[in-house]
Amino acid sequence: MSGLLELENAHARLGGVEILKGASFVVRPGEVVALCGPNGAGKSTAVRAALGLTPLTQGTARLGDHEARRLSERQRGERAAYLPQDRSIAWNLPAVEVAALGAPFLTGEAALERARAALDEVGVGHLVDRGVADMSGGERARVLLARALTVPAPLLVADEPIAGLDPDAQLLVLERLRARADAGRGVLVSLHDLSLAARFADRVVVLDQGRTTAEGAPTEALSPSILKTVFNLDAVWLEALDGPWLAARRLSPHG
Ligand SMILES: Nc1ncnc2c1ncn2[C@@H]1O[C@H](COP(=O)(O)OP(=O)(O)OP(=O)(O)O)[C@@H](O)[C@H]1O
Repeated sequence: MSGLLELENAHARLGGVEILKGASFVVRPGEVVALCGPNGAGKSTAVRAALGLTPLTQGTARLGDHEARRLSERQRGERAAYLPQDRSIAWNLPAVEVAALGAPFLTGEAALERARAALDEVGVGHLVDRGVADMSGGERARVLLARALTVPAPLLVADEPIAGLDPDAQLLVLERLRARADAGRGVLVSLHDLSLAARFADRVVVLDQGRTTAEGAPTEALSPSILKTVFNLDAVWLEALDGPWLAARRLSPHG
């Protein structure tokens, strides 16, 4: 099946430095793909490159049948919902109006109704009328996720969607993303929690120093040797009640 999003051998520079040096992944309908890697590995840059937001010096980024950079912003917005890592919102608008921004193709009450449902889905239905500047960080993060869930696109890309959320909310959010994939959408999600990545993703892509270094079923991609060389972990996978669980300790101090 062809990909909703495909990054192939991507190279990209930021501030004169080569940040991506061979990043590749594909997201197909019906699957959750987790992008994992240490801080600074290039996950956010790869996500932005895949969506056509960062230009490539080599390689290709495609959204469906089209090269991402050749699509207009609107066309990209129709193909992909995107939750960036940066959770700032400039205007102190009510949550329901912020979430409704994800439904620009709907108007008035229809957009607000979809926004209310999405806020409910991520557990902040009681905050619909609250200004987003008057919320905790985790509540605001959920509002932005609701906005992404409101977008009627076949692909959902979420950059660290569970950062700063409590354990219950982390599971709730990943369940919602999993449900989107089970309903036929493609989901790309960057995650630092490797156990949750293994539990919710169909495939894991490991990025290290701007390169894809492993890709496959979660516990295969996150093999003991990758956990050691990329993540600096001495780790084994245990079979827990709800799926694989990583028991890990640091291998050695960095630097
Ligand atoms: N504008 C910039 N100029 C130069 N280097 C940059 C710029 N933006 C990011 N970088 C560098 O690019 C590298 C990749 O950053 P990126 O945000 O893609 O990593 P990441 O894997 O998402 O990290 P994290 O897990 O910490 O969010 C980092 O080393 C970062 O310092």
